[in-house]
Amino acid sequence: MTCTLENHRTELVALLSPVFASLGSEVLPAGSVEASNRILSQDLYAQLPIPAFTNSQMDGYAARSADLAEATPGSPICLPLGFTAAAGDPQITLAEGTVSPVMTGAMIPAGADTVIPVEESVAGSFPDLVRAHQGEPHGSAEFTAPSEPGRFIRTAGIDLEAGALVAKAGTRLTPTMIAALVSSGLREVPVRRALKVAVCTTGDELSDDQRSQGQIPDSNSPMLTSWLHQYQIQVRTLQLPDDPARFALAIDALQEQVDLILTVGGISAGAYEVVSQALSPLGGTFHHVAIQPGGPQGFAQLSQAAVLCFPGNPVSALLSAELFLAPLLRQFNALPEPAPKSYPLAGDVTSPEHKHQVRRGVIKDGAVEILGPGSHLVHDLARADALVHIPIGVSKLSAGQQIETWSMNV
Ligand SMILES: Nc1nc2c(c(=O)[nH]1)N[C@H]1C(S)=C(S)[C@@H](COP(=O)(O)OP(=O)(O)OC[C@H]3O[C@@H](n4cnc5c(N)ncnc54)[C@H](O)[C@@H]3O)O[C@H]1N2
Ligand code: MOO
Repeated sequence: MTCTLENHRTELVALLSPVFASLGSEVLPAGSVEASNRILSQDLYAQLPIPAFTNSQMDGYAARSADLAEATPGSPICLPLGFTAAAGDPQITLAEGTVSPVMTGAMIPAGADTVIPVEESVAGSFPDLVRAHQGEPHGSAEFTAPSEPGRFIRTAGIDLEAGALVAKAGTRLTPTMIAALVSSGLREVPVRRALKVAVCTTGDELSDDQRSQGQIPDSNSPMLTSWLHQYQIQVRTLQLPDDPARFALAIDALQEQVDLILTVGGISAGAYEVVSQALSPLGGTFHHVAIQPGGPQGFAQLSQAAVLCFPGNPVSALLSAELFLAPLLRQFNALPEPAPKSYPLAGDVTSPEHKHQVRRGVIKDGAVEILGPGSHLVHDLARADALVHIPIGVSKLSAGQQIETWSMNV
């Protein structure tokens, strides 16, 4: 039975939505690499304000603005130095009639309400300084202008108050969001559990012994593993021979360990179609989707895991992932749908009228050059920049015609 791209997508949404919905959550250290790009499973509230305390925006002098109100170039004001406040020091107190050298990020001394950058002092740079408990402060600094209250002072909580919402459930932990969570005092983050996927490549031709006759390297397994890693998926791989009984046993064992089994190859019209032969008796659906490449497709719902079956040709396997899995993974990972860019076609292109064709293209000199349609052209796939969709009903596109292109997501 032939089905359309849209029908097959609908079937896979029905298959995979419950898988995503039942993942549950886990807790990770907020600053860990593992937390990167994961999805929050709960609303999170700040334990600390941001900034955590009122601090200096500049290396300079913390002062009382009233002490410098009369300063002018013709009549500078000279004040003795108090203790120095460095970043990391506990708060000091500004003694009456003094200024305290203060470094960027240091706590504003109690009693100070303004900061004068060191460059604005008459000397322009700091003399020898003394931090609290390091001796008696000495020296002075001279100023030729007033400094208004609040100047170069970063108030505690101005960015986010303690107790305020930092991020809602469903937020993706981007590098910047991780910084906000950590700054707000959160050390651990509850995130949706990562999807566990087993990639099972099939075929007696797959071998590491690349010089043996009839044998080829298994390129689908590393390609799909790398592709799945973009979405923070935990991947394990398995290479299975064309033996339906062994395949069925392996799948049965795997379904207890992963959420989704992704098989590649073994689903078209040959005599040794291990995947369809093993999964059809278990209720698997195998049909031809009106797309090219990627026509043969299948899926099955086993008792403990869903199975998604992609065709074996490398371009077909990758485009199956892009067409059927990527939209669901983007939705799960709170990622935006990619927007197309329009380019003129560099040459004429033909397409089978009754299929939705997905062609690979290279953007060159402001136009898109369409590469060959073969689903075995794995090097062309690697050098392609763009995907071009040619819908059912269109059999020819002409050179110069504007066409939408989607950036390759790999
Ligand atoms: N009589 C028909 N023959 C074929 C049809 C058809 O409708 N009628 N469909 C063709 C299309 S379209 C595709 S796509 C392929 C899909 O076949 P399978 O999914 O059964 O995949 P295989 O036969 O196992 O492999 C196809 C091709 O890809 C190579 N391959 C497989 N796995 C890997 C891997 N892990 N790494 C690299 N290359 C791999 C394999 O050696 C074959 O060359 O069927 C067409 N035939
Ligand atoms: O449609 Mo197959 O996926 O061309 O090679």
